[in-house]
Amino acid sequence: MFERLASTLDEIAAQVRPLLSQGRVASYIPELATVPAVRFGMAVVSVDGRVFKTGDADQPFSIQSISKLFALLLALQTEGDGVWRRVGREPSGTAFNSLVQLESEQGLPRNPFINAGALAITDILCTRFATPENALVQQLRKLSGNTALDYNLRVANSERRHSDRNAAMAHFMRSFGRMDNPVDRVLDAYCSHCAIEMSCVDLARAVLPLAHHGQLPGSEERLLSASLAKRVNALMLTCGTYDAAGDFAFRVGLPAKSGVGGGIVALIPNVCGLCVWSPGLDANGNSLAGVQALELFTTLTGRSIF
Ligand SMILES: NC(=O)CC[C@H](N)C(=O)O
Repeated sequence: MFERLASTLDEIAAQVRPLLSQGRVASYIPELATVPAVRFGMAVVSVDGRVFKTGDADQPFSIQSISKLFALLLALQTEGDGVWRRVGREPSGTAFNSLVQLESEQGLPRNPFINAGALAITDILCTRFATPENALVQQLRKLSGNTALDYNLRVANSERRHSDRNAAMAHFMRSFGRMDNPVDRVLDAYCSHCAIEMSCVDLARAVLPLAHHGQLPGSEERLLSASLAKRVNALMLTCGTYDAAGDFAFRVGLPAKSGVGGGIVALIPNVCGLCVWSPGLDANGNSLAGVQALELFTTLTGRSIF
């Protein structure tokens, strides 16, 4: 697969070009609406550290809900199986910011990759860390090797000023006794996590431990157990692209996590991490060209988890 990968990525970039103007850039967070839709980048990092990329693969973008994946990893590291007392492990079948299930399920979010679930995970991090925003940034600097990455304060403030829906979810969970910290504190941390900026290359590298049985490639260090890495991958497959997870598994066939900044991070166990970025979104809030690029990737390389 790697011999022809550079030209395969260029071919994918050329094929998705007509789609770049068709998606809609997220505008409910005003700062995100300023990003031009016609950007496209894709990167693949092999477990032995080789980097393949095309287009805007080195351009940092707002990781948004991709932060939910790394927040979960941090919570699992500190809290272990206690995490599953706070969030479920089932696909929601609803939009990422939906409130409807929370009432019938007594404030217990379906999974850690929808907003309600990420707020519960952020609550855990607020208990465990004095500054969870710094803890997550540090973790991502280490995993990506990019020691300069940070969250964008303008984006964080922009989302925080428009976080009524997330605030409603957090208050609702708190009313069921499922939020230990003040809602404002949890929202501050959550919005900062979403506003972290990374490139496709950074993210493809940061996800490598999940493709490597929980271990940081090229070192003896373990991020999480092999069993947990396998389980997080399963959650990415079933819940990582919200209400489109079934269609995504059908079309792409890889564990993945998307964000409304237009990024999608994915991996092939034992082989590589990969990431695609294009800000124009489809109706489910996933990158329109990004999903198509990943579908082309698994089709052209003949590699998926199936
Ligand atoms: N799907 C997403 O990327 C959503 C993240 C966004 N920060 C929100 O809370 O709405």
